[in-house]
Amino acid sequence: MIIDINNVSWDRGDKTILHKIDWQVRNGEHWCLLGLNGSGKTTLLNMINGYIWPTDGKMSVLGQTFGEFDLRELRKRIGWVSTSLQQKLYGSETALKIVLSGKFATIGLYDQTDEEDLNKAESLLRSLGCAALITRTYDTLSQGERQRVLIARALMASPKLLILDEPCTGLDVFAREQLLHMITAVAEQKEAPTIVYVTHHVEEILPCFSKTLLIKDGQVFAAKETADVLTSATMSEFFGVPVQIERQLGRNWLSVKGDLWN
Ligand SMILES: Nc1ncnc2c1ncn2[C@@H]1O[C@H](COP(=O)(O)OP(=O)(O)OP(=O)(O)O)[C@@H](O)[C@H]1O
Repeated sequence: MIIDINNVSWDRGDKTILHKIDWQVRNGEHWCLLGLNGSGKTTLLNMINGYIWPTDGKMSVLGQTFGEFDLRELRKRIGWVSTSLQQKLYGSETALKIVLSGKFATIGLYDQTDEEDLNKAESLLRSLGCAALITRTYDTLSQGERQRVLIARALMASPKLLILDEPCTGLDVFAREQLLHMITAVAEQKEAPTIVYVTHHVEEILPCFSKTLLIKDGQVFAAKETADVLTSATMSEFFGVPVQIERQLGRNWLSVKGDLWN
């Protein structure tokens, strides 16, 4: 089991941010985690990475039960791509160095690397369409290029779990489609990590994400096959407004029905 969350809650003061969450992610599955702003997605990810602990309930990640292991070791086995990581990296470092630092899960490269590391980093950059960026400094890269470099960095440590937290934020439609194409390629690799893809947008749910967790007001609204979740009826109930889901080219597109503000 990659993620095993049983009846987990997280309270802050008198507010319950996560309420009795149950979620099981098995090896080889790829999940999409979908919820509106403030629904609890980041809180749940912070818990999976061991930055916060459940107030109640039990959970294990990569077979390690919380409270019984070294969190720093666990974090090395989880690749996490997020906007907050992007802001922490040093702009003057080359794309290659940023990818190499992924082996040690450090911001900046301080450890010795060998030829094998170099070959792996270059090959990851190539496979993510970044061959021309190897010597470019991070601050000169576009948002789409940065996200691809960060995915290469996350893959450098051969993680068992890859968390992509809203990777398409700030991308134009073509950069978004290019990134989604690369993510599909990562998911289809032999020995691919289990992917958890976090988003607000239904259209980003790729066919490779066969399972979807809907989170609303800190609670699991649904956790099942994507095809069963992405229906007009379920999504209208989830969002609390009438929406229509249309399937096109294996993806789902959402439109709001009627004028909500009149
Ligand atoms: N440390 C905290 N103390 C108090 N409230 C918190 C804390 N962390 C999160 N919250 C609240 O918990 C709720 C869920 O926040 P969270 O950041 O997990 O949502 P999210 O789904 O990631 O939202 P977004 O899509 O906007 O990033 C929000 O109402 C937020 O204000």
